[in-house]
Amino acid sequence: MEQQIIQSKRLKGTIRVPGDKSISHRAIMMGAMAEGVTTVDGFLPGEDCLSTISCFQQMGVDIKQEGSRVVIHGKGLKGFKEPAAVLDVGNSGTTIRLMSGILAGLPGHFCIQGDASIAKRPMNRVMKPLMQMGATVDGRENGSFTPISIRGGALHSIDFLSPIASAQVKSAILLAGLQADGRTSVTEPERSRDHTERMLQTFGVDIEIEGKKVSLLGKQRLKAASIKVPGDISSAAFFMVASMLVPDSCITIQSVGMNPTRTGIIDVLEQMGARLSLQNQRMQNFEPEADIEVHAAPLKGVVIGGSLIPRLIDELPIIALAATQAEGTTIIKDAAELKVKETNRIDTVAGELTKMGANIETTSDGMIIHGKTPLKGARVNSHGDHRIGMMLAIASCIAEGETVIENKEAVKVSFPEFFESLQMLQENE
Ligand SMILES: O=C(O)C1=C[C@@H](OP(=O)(O)O)[C@@H](O)[C@H](O)C1
Ligand SMILES: C=C(OP(=O)(O)O)C(=O)O
Repeated sequence: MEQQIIQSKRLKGTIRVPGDKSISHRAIMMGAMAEGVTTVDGFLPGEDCLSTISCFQQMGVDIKQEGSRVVIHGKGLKGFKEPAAVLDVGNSGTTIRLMSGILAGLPGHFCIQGDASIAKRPMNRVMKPLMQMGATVDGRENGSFTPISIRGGALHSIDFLSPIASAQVKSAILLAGLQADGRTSVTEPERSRDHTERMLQTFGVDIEIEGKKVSLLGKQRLKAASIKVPGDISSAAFFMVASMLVPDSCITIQSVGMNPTRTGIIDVLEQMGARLSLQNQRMQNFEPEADIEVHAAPLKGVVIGGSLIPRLIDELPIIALAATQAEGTTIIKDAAELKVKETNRIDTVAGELTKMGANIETTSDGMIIHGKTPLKGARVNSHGDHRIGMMLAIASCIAEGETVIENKEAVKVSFPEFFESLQMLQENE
């Protein structure tokens, strides 16, 4: 399906973005592992999180979802049954990688697959440590790619030194570690998002965090919890940048998650010269949140790399768009992980924005963006990647003329009402 978008005069208004995707996945998984009734409010009913629900339902967990409210009747790890069919994770890397950590310790045989994008994404980063812990795993290219099959087993703890800063790898090992004998630890080169650690605490698990090392003792039980999910800063990022780029704009995004392992986008936009302020800062279930007000402002180029990268990895496509409108050069480096997301996001960002007039060089671990370049309407494509689709929609708001976005339905993965929200801000002109 296609979406036509014309240049915006200005954006104005107050909106909410849907629940955080990372936190929504974890709430379902931990609610399923816990004993008792877990309630989740503010859940993201996007395709990825719905895939997580359906996989756990297939394993016998009673989960009722209506919009953004979910009720999970957890029976602990003993409540899981061997599924009669393949578990389908759709487009969701978080589902397959985190769920594998749980399956690694369960009795039975589990087959997992997803869509064409998942089939290209590396799974060995998770499967190798899970095999080291005692699970039997197989898959295409020696367990590196889907379809993956896991035969869970009695697990033993490991001290894992992760070569990459990845919350999916860290979380998979911690969820397996919960079922293992002894203390499991994961040490990362840089800290990745810590929603698993925070939510495990909400479910009553003792977890130790010392710098870049996280550890927990196995055989701890999870107790049901009431979870309130904040808005997703990765979804808010599209409107933050839109409001910065479209002249005369001013928007407020309410109740956005402000976990410091996710707020790299705010640091970078401020460095670029953004006019933004945080209001009503508060805590919900170990997770901070706030309202964000953003005004249009002139921007300048920056260098983005190092420990900042895991704190804004999913926002790099929309940051790249902001950089096309900044004076000077922006360098994005240390971001080779972009190549193994839903698409190779170095190639898709550069390829699609170049069609609109941007000047972007790709590098082995990022991009060099030369600003400021006027954008013009063009026929562009999300390539089935939600973040590319939404970034292109914001690019269309500042491009002269009309833009047509092919494969617009990709946005449903993380932000089903994205186009309606954008239209609402434009209608307030
Ligand atoms: O744990 C998570 O919820 C996620 C971790 C990140 O992936 P990596 O762990 O591969 O860095 C991120 O890109 C993804 O959107 C969600
Ligand atoms: C990379 C992403 O998600 P996942 O890894 O869960 O597919 C994303 O949402 O940008």
